Amino acid sequence: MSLVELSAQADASFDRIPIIDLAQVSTHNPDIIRVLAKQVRDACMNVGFFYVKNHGIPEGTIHSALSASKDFFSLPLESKLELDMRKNNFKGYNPVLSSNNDPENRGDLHEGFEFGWEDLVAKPSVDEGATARSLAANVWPSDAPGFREALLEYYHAAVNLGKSLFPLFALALDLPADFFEDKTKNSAALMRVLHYPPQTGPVDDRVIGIGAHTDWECFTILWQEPEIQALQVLNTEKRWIDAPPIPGTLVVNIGDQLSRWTNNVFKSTVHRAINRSGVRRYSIPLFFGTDYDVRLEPIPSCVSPERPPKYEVVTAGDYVKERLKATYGH
Ligand SMILES: O=C(O)CCC(=O)C(=O)O
Ligand SMILES: [Fe+2]
Repeated sequence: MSLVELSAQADASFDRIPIIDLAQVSTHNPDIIRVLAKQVRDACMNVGFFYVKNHGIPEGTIHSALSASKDFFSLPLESKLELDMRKNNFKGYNPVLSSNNDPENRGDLHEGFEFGWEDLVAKPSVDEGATARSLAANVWPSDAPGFREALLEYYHAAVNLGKSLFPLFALALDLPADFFEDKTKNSAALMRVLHYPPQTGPVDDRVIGIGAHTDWECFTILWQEPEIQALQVLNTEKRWIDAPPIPGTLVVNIGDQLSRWTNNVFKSTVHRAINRSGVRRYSIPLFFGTDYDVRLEPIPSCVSPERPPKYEVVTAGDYVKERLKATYGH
């Protein structure tokens, strides 16, 4: 059956998010890879979200990134504001309520820190490649020792995981396994660490942790703090389905670049987070995009006379810049 036919039968009224085991993702056994790609295809067509287990990011790397993030967020507001991302082309710190992911809402109840590709050993100031890869060079706090190293270590581990997923996405779309290789040479991956203060008492529905939105890149790899339910995913029946943290897993979700590329065969599903746990919550998304000069033209197998292209063709970079301005520029 063609992808368009399969997609016409897709059912996104899911009430749970599938778990995919990546233990064998590097195998050369084509049968195993085919099974994995089929699981990825089903998840991307019907849900747009899946968990991955045996993902390869060491617990120690996660723990160091979390503890460095906690230290950073506990700095005084004035010192965090020295790195205000609105003054640095969207790299650095964003305070509570400075972003608004859902235009119907009044702001997101989280603070965050954002950065892009950077070599762990190179000095940021001389790494011109970093600017070419993304929007602006990274900025780092001077008063949070070990923060840059801990976050970059996690970043590179998550980018490696992301690179191992691209062949599965390609095979799931009946494309050669290396289809995305020449489109992801510069690792246009942006990472954020997020801190959601607890939201107690009466909740204004228009101010939540992160308002309903879709992600903008190809896919997101999300670590969420254990034992705190906050993330929810919207199904086609307009029901919010909980995506609780599951020990040993990460969440992967499709973003707009991949849904545009696949003419919506892969779903970029709306999600939000509300922290009503009574305690602080931290999460770490890594948004894996394609190189910014790549044009998001629909893949031919995702287009048919009955399913004409749904989106205007734009470059990946223009799309992300547009969405950054809309989210932080209010
Ligand atoms: O914190 C979370 O669980 C979700 C974060 C998210 O959706 C995002 O940053 O795009
Ligand atoms: Fe998101």
